[in-house]
Amino acid sequence: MHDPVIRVQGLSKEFPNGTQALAGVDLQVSAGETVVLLGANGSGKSTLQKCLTKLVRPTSGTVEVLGTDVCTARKREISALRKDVGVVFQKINLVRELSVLTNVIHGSLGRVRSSRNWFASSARGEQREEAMEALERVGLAHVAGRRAEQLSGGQQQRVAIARMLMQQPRVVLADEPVAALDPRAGRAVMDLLWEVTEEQGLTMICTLHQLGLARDYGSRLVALREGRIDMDTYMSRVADDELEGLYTAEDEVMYAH
Ligand SMILES: Nc1ncnc2c1ncn2[C@@H]1O[C@H](COP(=O)(O)OP(=O)(O)OP(=O)(O)O)[C@@H](O)[C@H]1O
Repeated sequence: MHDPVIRVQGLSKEFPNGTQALAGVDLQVSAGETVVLLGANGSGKSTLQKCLTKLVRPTSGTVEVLGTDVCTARKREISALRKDVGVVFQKINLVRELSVLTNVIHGSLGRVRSSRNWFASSARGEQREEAMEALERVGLAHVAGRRAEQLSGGQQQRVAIARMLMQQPRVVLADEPVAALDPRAGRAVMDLLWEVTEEQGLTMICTLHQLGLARDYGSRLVALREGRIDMDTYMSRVADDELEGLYTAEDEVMYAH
């Protein structure tokens, strides 16, 4: 088996207001593996993802991503790590008034050594070509010249994926990437995300709320409940009622109080 690309041990996070978002999480993810992360609202999914690139600083435990010890790493090492980690969020953060192509080209900014190099015309030509290829990959080369705001939500999310490809990441963290999309657009985006991560052998953790999608796309399921790992297994081994139980059981507890 591959060495783990993500290795989390005893990870806890207590926010200054006293909220215990994570309470002793252990998780290892191997190279090329895709993990679907499930759990009710507030169970700690986003916090866990954010701890992987130090957007949130853990209270205790260890986090190692692509060989970087995230908790002890200096700023420079964290910046280097973030270049290897592509992120896709529910909220699509394209620059609305810029063209689709320019948005995608921006994905290469972190990769090119200095912004001066990045603005050199030869580099710009290369980036442009690469960005067109990425747009072709996501099926949107024909709208390259349009302003991002003119695209539908599903198209914008595909552009965000093309931009992420320009970054040439090794790990992808997707936090509810289709929550804002209708079922058809959502499925198209999930298909694309799965295809590109598989093609490129990327390691991915993807948070989803739609159980149907989780079932179709996840081979490994990790579920969180109140900051702890509740389930870590192959999706094929989980019955439908167990999947639903990840949400309903907590509701019942809530309503009982
Ligand atoms: N910056 C913060 N300060 C205080 N509490 C926070 C902060 N960020 C998150 N929390 C709390 O930590 C807990 C876990 O939040 P988190 O966003 O990780 O959950 P989640 O599983 O991603 O939820 P959702 O499905 O709603 O996105 C919640 O109780 C949340 O209110």
